[in-house]
Amino acid sequence: MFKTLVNNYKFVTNDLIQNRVVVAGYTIPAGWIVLVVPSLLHYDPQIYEQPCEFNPWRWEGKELLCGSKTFMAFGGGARLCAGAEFARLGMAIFLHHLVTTYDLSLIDKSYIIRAPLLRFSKPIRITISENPLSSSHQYANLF
Ligand code: HEM
Repeated sequence: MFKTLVNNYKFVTNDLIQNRVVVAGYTIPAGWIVLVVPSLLHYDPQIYEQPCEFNPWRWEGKELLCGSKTFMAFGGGARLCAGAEFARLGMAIFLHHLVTTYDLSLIDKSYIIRAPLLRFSKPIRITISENPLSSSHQYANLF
């Protein structure tokens, strides 16, 4: 074990002298910024089946705990988001009211571009109308 560490140390030292470091076969030149892009992980079809499809049930029964290597929306490790549970609750309440109170429809199509962050080919425009069957709409009519 000690020998391995010493060998690795020498290996890294030699690479640093040459202004680079090699990690898992990837050469990272000195001065480069290394970023984690969690959205790429969440849109990896090897981890999530048809990742671009809206499918809230994909999360059912999954452990979305801190430190997971397949779910990093709230970061991980020592810098894990302190408001993760609060944010999840807020989003669940917001989304519930959004989709049960309103009808949303796309005005025109757009597709996802990964470069490497996610963005759309053109701005997303949607029409929002109140769903007449929603319970909040019925309550509104009482007053
Ligand atoms: C959808 C909503 C949110 C997302 C996606 C999110 C995401 C994240 C991520 C990825 C980090 C880690 C940053 C890093 O690695 O340096 C983080 C940290 C943090 N978040 Fe959030 N966050 C959200 C909402 C919130 C809310 C509502 C609060 C507070 C009420 C909050 C408080 C914090 C704090 C205090 C940290 C720093 C933790 C530390 O460094 O020890 N976040 N968040």
